[in-house]
Amino acid sequence: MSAVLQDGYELQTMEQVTDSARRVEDERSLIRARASAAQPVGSSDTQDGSSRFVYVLAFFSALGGFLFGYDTGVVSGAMLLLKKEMNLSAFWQELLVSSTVGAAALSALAGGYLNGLYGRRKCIMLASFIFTAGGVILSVAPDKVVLLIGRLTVGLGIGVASMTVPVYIAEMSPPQLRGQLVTINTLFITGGQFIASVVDGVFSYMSHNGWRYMLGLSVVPAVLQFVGFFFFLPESPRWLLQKGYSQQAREVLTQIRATESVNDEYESIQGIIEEEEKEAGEGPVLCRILACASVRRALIVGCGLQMFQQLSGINTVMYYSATILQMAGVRDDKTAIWLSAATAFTNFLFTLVGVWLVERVGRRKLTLGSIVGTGVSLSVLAVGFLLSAQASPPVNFHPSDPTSLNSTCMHYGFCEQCMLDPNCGFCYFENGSTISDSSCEPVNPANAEQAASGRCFNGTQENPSALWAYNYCPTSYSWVVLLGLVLYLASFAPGMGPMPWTVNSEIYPLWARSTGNACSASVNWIFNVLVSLTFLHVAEYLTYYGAFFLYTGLAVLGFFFVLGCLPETKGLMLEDIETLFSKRLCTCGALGGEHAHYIRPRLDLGKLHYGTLEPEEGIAYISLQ
Ligand SMILES: O[C@H]1[C@H](O)[C@@H](O)[C@H](O)[C@@H](O)[C@H]1O
Repeated sequence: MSAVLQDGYELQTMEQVTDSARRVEDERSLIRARASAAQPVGSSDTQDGSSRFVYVLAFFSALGGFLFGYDTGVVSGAMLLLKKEMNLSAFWQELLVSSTVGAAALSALAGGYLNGLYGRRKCIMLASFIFTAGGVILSVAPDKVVLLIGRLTVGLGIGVASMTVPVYIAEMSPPQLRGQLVTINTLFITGGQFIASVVDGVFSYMSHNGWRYMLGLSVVPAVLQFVGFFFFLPESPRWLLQKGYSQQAREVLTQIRATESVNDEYESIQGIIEEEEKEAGEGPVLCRILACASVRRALIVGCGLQMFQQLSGINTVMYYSATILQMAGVRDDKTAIWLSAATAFTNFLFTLVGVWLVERVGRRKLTLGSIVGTGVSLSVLAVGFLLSAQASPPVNFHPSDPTSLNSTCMHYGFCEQCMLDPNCGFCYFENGSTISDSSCEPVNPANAEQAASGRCFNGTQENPSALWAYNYCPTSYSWVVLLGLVLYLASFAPGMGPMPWTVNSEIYPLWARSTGNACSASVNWIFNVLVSLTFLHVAEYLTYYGAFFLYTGLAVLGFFFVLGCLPETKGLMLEDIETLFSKRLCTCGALGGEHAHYIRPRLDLGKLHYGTLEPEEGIAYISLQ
C-alpha cells in the first residue's frame, strides 16, 4: 500500500491506533466524571464557602473591567466640555479618544509577557496603580499635552487589565462556575460604561471643570482594587505551581475551595504542568504556539472571536446611539445624553442575561444565538437608515447668507447628501410631519450643535423655531432604527459581548495562556480602533445603510466562523480544554488488522470527530459524543 501523508496525518500501526483510541476514551471518561462530579452551587457548606470567596475575588478582579468600561465610556461626555474649555481641534479630540485604545492594544501585548513573568496578581495591582496615576494626571491636567499623557497612561492600564483579569478569574474558579464568574468581568465593563454615561450626564451641568471630575473619578475603584489585592487576594495557584511554588499553590487552592481535600485538583494541575514542561519546546512562546497545531487552532478561534466582536460594530452602535435617538425626535441635548445612558444601561442589563445563561446553555449556543440576533438587528438598522434615506426631505430654501453661498453645502439637493458631509447640517421648520423652508448650511466649526450663521446659528437666531439636524435627517422611519438599536443590544450583549473574553480565558494551555490572551486582547483593541476610526468615512462612501449592511455581512461571516470553530468548553477543567483542539487518534473497530490508517481529528459543529482514512475506502468520521 503506498501512503502519501498530508499535513496533520500520521501513519499508525493497528496496535498504536487501538492504544490511542483507548487513551482517548479514558481521558474523555475522566473529563465527564470530573464534570459531573461538579456539584451545583451552594449544595454544601464547603461549596458555599468556596463560592462566597470566589465571588468576592471575582468582584475585586472585575473592578479592572469596570475601569476598562469607565475610561473608554467617559471620554465622549468629557470631550463635549473639554473641546470648549481647551479649544480643541477635531484632530486633538480624535487623538485624545483613540490614544487610549491604541495604548491598550500595545499594553495588552506587553501584559502577556508580564503575566508570565510576575503572575496575575502583580499584573492586576500594576494595572490598578496605572489607572490611579492616569486618573490623577487627567484630573489635574493644565493643558492638552498633559491630557494626552493621562489618556495614554489610562490606556496602558486598560490593556493590562483587559487580558489579565479574565485569566485570573478563570484560573481561580471551579469549573462549574467559571463561565459565570469570567462573564461578570464583562458585566463590569458594561456597568463601567453605564456609570460613565451617568457621571457624564451629572457633570455636564457643570460647564467649568466638570470634565476633571468625570475623568478623575476612576481613581476610586482603582484604589479599591489595589487595596483589595494588596491585602486579601492571592496569586493564581496555577501560576504558582508553574513557577515551582507548590506549597503556596496548595495553600491557595485550599483557601479558594474552602476545603482541605484539594488533592485531586492539585495533582491534576501538577500532572498537566509536568507533562507540558516535558513537551515544551524552545524559543519565544508565540513561536511555540504557532508551531503547535492545537494551540495555534485555539489562538485562531480566540483572535477570530475578538475580531468578529468588534467587526459587528458594538462601539459604533453605542457611540452612534445619541444620533439615532436624535433621529427618533429627541431634540434636546441634555435629554440625548440621558438617553445615551439608557442605551448603556440596556447593554449592561443584557450582559446580565449572559451571566445567567452562560452556565445554562453553554458558550457555543450562547455565542451562536447572539450572533444571529446581532446580524438580524444590524439589518433592521440598515433597513431603517435605507428607508430614511429614501424619504430624505429635499432642500427647498437657499438663504442669501454669504457664508452659505461660499460653501459646498449649497449644492446638495437632499438632506441625505447634506448630512453625509461632515461640514454641513440641515436647517428646517417643522409643522406636524411637514418640513418646510429647508436648507443645507455650513456647520459652526466650534460647535456642531448649530450652523455657522443664519437661522440655525444660536448667537443671532432670527427665528427660534428653526431646527438644526447635524449628522442625521428628520425622518418618520426613526422607529425602525430605534427598534434595530434595542434589538441589537438585546442580542449582542448576552453573547458576542462577553463570550470572546470568557472563551479566551479558558482555551489555552497554561504555558500559552498569557500570550494567547495578550494576542487576542490586542486584536480586540486593534479592531476596536479600526472600526471606530473608519465608521464616518465608510458612511461617507457607502451611506449609513451601506455601512450597516456591511456590518451585517461581517456578522454573517462571524456566524460561520463560530459555527465551524468554537467547541463547547462548559463544565470542563481548564487542563482538559486543550484536548478539544488537539489531534487525537481513534479507530473504527471494523478496520482490518494489518492496515495502517491515516488519522486526523476535525472540529465540527462543536463536537470532536476523529477521522480514520483507509486509502481504498475514503474518510470515515466518527463522533465520540
Ligand atoms: O465586551 C465588551 C463590551 O461588549 C463593551 O460594551 C464594548 O464596548 C467592548 O468593546 C467589548 O469588548
